[in-house]
Amino acid sequence: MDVVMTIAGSDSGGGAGIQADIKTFQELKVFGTSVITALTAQNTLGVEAIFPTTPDFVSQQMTAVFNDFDVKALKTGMLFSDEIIECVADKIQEMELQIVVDPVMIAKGGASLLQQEAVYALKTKLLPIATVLTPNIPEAEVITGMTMNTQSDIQHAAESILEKGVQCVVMKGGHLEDDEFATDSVFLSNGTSFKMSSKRIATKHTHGTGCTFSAAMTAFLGKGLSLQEAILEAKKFVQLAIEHPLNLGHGHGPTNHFAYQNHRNYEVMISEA
Ligand SMILES: Nc1ncnc2c1ncn2[C@@H]1O[C@H](COP(=O)(O)OP(=O)(O)OP(=O)(O)O)[C@@H](O)[C@H]1O
Ligand SMILES: Cc1ncc(CO)c(N)n1
Repeated sequence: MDVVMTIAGSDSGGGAGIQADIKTFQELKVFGTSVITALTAQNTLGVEAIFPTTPDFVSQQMTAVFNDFDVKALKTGMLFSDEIIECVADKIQEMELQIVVDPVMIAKGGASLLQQEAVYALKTKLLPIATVLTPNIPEAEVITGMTMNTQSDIQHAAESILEKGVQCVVMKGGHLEDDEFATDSVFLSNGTSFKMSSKRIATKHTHGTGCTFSAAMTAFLGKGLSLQEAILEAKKFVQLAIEHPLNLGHGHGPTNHFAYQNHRNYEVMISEA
């Protein structure tokens, strides 16, 4: 059984963060381990409180898992502070691991999940060792300092991120104004690029879509899929999870992690970036 890890925040509402990651790992039949950076009191309506753990305790959790398991791939989600980012980066930089960095910054309701001063540590410590970075457009704008309106802006921002040492950038288009498709743009450091599109679902149940997408990518990398296969299969996983909602909660409800096993066949469209 392949072992993977998530380093992220807990979502008491169960739709995002550690909970979304573990549910995704379970559905994809990899063994999930977890390192918790912060607890959030959260539901589908928003984040009510944040209780961070300490960098030392994050480090202790990582040591405990690494001393016992052969972790093949890991993802990072909510990292909250620069001290936590530095301690995570120090610990994993010498390891042979596939690293998916989801640069979580702001929850859908507007709560900040990453302190502003931590962006520098994210760029200088974590990006150089990341296999894949999965920013949404607002996150990519914060990381690059660029404004992104057009596909050419997306390409320039991706190039500037690749220069920081990441092997692949997946620019998520969930926030773009396109009624028909949800299109993500993928750029690899070897020069390959493509767009992947799926039918945009008109729904308010999109809590944790980004977490679920990066967790699925991590699971597929852990199972040994190539980078491109893992990215495409993760897009399929999140599409099915959005397309078959559970209709839970009174706000932005969670996605359906069971959908991939129940309705496997979704064809992601690929085109030139
Ligand atoms: N309404 C939708 N229909 C289909 N796919 C969607 C929809 N919204 C987002 N996606 C897809 O879901 C994935 C996650 O993207 P999104 O932009 O929602 O991430 P995010 O903003 O980081 O999410 P989070 O709320 O977890 O922070 C991407 O592949 C995106 O294209
Ligand atoms: C703990 C946590 N991580 C990530 C997100 C982003 O979806 C969230 N809302 N909560």
